[in-house]
Amino acid sequence: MNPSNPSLPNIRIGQGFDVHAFGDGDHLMVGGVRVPHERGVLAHSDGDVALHALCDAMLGALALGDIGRHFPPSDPQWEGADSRAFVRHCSRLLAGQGWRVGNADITVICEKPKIGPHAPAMRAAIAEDLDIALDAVSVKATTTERLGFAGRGEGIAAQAVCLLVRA
Ligand SMILES: Nc1ccn([C@@H]2O[C@H](COP(=O)(O)O)[C@@H](O)[C@H]2O)c(=O)n1
Ligand SMILES: C[C@@]1(CO)OP(=O)(O)OP(=O)(O)OC[C@H]1O
Repeated sequence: MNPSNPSLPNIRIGQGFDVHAFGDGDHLMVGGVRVPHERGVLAHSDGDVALHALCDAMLGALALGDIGRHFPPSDPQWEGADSRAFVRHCSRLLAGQGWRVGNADITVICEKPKIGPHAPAMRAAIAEDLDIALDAVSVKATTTERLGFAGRGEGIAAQAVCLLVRA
């Protein structure tokens, strides 16, 4: 039973999804890790799709809106921002309401670059920012078999799901 609202359970679930188009550049930020690539992304912040999807999952679990509400693209303070700061901010928001992330699972969707070799570092960064165990954070990747915008190499996407438990 949820003490603040008996009609709600003591666990919550959230999901998030984000896309960024590729642009000029020589690296991507994904899961808080710098990944060398022949393209960059077009974004207001550092354009980290994995962390943006995770933030939306965390916010969604408590019906707190979305990343654009908390970090408006019109606000110059977020220009070039490190998306790890967004994750830490969302984590503090949850903690303020008595919740923490129980586990999170992220899927990065792109034809290139290969995400697998960087996944351990991404998991470590996310676990550190959420202050949870490494085995509570999963980062996976898939291509779209050359179909659609990701398959044509036009951009990168990520989806995330997270479970919240009482802190
Ligand atoms: N950007 C990516 C895409 C895929 N992987 C890894 O390759 C495996 C096979 O991908 P398919 O899309 O052909 O199923 C996938 O399971 C990942 O392990 C990757 O590292 N980076
Ligand atoms: C992260 C923010 C920050 O201004 O901008 P972008 O980096 O463009 O990323 P997006 O996924 O479009 O989310 C909106 C904004 O909150």
